[in-house]
Amino acid sequence: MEFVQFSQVLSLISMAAILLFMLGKVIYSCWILPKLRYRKLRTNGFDGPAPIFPLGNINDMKKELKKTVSPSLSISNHDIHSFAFPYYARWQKLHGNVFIYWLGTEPFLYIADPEFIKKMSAVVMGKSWGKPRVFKRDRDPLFGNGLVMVEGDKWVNHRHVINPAFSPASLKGMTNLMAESATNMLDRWADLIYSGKKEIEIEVEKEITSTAGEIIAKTTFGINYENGGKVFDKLRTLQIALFKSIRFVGVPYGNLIYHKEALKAKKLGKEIDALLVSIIEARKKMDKNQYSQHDLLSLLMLDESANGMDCRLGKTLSTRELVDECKTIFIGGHETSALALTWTMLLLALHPEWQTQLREEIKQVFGVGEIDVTRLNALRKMGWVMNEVLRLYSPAPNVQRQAKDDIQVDNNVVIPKGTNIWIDVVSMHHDKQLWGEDVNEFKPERFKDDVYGGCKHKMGFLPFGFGGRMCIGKNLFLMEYKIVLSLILTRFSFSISPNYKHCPSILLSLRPTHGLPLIIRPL
Ligand code: HEM
Repeated sequence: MEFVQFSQVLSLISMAAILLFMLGKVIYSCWILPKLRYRKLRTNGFDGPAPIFPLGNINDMKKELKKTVSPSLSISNHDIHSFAFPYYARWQKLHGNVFIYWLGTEPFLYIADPEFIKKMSAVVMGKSWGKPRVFKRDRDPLFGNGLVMVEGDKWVNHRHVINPAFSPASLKGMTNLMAESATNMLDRWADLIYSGKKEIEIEVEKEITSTAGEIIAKTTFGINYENGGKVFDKLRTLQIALFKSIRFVGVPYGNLIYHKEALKAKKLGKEIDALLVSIIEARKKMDKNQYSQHDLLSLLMLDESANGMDCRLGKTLSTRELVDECKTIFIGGHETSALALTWTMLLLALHPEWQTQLREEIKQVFGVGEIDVTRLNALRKMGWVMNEVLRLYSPAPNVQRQAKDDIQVDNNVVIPKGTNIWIDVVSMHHDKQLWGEDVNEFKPERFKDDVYGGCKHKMGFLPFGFGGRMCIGKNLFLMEYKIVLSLILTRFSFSISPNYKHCPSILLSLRPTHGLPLIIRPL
């Protein structure tokens, strides 16, 4: 009897010890560690809005959003920073272009200063950048350990294996797939305008997003849209569930608030992984001649000798790594490209004179025949339009990094190891000091003689990020953009629908909240 009581007391004591240990751990990581970091950041000269435990500045952000959420902007107002990111705009006024704010118990160094970015990137190489731990955890079902999130030597290795798949020679083989998908979309539009009707309203964002999804499904997995559609639909649902569940990013146990969405995201992530594994395994069993050599997956699965790659660093990717890279390329490649094309359609609808100019250029470059992909570079004006759209409505509105070691920026400024970094690209792209008084006007000609669009600082225009971690898919996007836009412009003209509400907002990327209805007319 006595022995039973003694063992019960012992187990109670050990349970209490475990609970105390866990509590201590929570207090250390959620309270003491952030306090220490805060002090360190302040002693390094960084200021910012005072955080309140455990939400940091999340409530301030919500309040600021509520204040400014008028239903929409005037249609020709491209001054979107204070509309989509009112909290940053307010803090900038109070604390300048570099300050600290807090998502939960995680400090973020906010930067909208190109000179500061230049100094930082001069001392940190691609491989030495980290990615914010909170995002790695929360966005795991979406990206896993794919290129966007992977760090250090592993990042070098993955980038090394993936780079050749994005070379001009590899991309050239994908152009027919792009033209085919875009033509399917335009045939659908033509069918909708049945005889007698001169014009029709089309929800262009939806159309372009699904076409970009089809293009990336074909170029990534080499599969038709019906099969790729399963992965695509699940990834999209996953993205929405994830966005809800990460509203309390950085707040200790914040995902419990939206636990249903977090669980749903996890489940979807697993289903997508299983689908991709089956696609990869089926591909492995195929005779190499059976499948197209032109999709990214086949290029990533080639062994290194066949790929003509330098083997010093690397190895081929495992199935797990291939799954994560497929998801990463799919998400990174489809959404941003679709949004860039969508915002382009909006701006061209507002500026029919640019539709005319681009149509003339397309005719000059290709004549009346088919698009010659070797001549895409000759579409110079289209390139200016593209840059101007990426400047005004950057689909990737921010770049996120983490300091893996102390970063000495100036003699007396150090970014302490572990600090998350949030670069506000939209703010820099809309900064009068960098671009001049006409910063919020659509003026593609500013890129006529200058790839930086006349920006006073070369790091002030960063639609694809910077340094070694710059977007790997830039060339694929340039090709897709010019092919799809040329095909649209040669068949249709378009103007704004009275049903359009101008309300750019953020759901991981910068998107038109209520879609983009346009009035489409055949030429
Ligand atoms: C309008 C089109 C696009 C925009 C605006 C865009 C923007 C960006 C940005 C800002 C980054 C972060 C760079 C940094 O940290 O400095 C990035 C990285 C990346 N993007 Fe894109 N992107 C676009 C298209 C694409 C496409 C078409 C693909 C793939 C098919 C792609 C795949 C990736 C990947 C894998 C990374 C991670 C690179 C690394 O960390 O090494 N992106 N992109």
